Amino acid sequence: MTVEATAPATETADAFSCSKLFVEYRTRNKVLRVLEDVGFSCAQGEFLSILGPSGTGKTTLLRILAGLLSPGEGSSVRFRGKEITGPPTGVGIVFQNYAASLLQWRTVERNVALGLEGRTSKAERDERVREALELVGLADRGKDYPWQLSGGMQQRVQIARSLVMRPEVLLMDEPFGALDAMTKMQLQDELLKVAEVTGATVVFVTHDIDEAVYLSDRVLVLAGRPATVGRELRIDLPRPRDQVTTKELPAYLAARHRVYEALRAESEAQ
Ligand SMILES: Nc1ncnc2c1ncn2[C@@H]1O[C@H](COP(=O)(O)OP(=O)(O)OP(=O)(O)O)[C@@H](O)[C@H]1O
Repeated sequence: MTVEATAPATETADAFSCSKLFVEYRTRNKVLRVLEDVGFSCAQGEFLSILGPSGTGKTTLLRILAGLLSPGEGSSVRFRGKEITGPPTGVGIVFQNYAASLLQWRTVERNVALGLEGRTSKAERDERVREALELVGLADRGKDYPWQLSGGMQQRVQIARSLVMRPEVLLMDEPFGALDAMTKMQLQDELLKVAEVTGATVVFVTHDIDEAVYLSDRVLVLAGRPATVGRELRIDLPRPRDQVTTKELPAYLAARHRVYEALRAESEAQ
């Protein structure tokens, strides 16, 4: 693995750390090893993106971090220092397919409240739902149904549904992949704002080099079959970021270039 930058300036405890991670899928007549000897850590409060060609195992890695899938024996995957044995508390997940993950017969408010039902008083639930909808810019759409909203708004509802649980970590699997360019940029900025306000750690899977550079503190490039972490690139760009001025910075263009080259080199090496 090539590491192209120094360690973070400030020492923070890791949200996640993996070593010797491998994953196999077993079907009736074969075993497919998808990830091999994956090792990395993600600091608390860090925005970490995972890039890699289609089918390399990005979603698989996210599912491992979410505790939804078990790694191979001998792998180590830790959340805040503890081995993951099931979905850890404090970890929220956002998928690309927002329409399928929202309950169309429930209002936006009641979709967002879902994870809190039976856990808090109604007053606290209402307050947290209001707060989450405000964070994603949907304070005035709580009484609508998902089918009355645009794609971007529905994806915001899914994000609010995670935020209402006040997660320490958001695991996001190509959450903006299906959105048009303008909506995508808006949601990227909202996500950066949310991460800043809540201090959440974000692990973000994407195919989009610009998106990874714009959002992240660090980018991991997964490559190979089975895949491993081929490159790790630190993105040293000032925050808060801005869709126009950040993308005009020579440092942004240089980072974009490095990520592109890393992806190309890793793809060619396969
Ligand atoms: N449940 C499963 N059973 C068997 N094989 C699977 C399963 N889930 C994924 N795979 C295989 O594992 C490999 C990695 O899949 P994964 O979805 O993790 O890749 P990805 O990098 O997220 O892909 P994409 O970028 O296209 O979404 C693929 O070859 C896929 O077919």
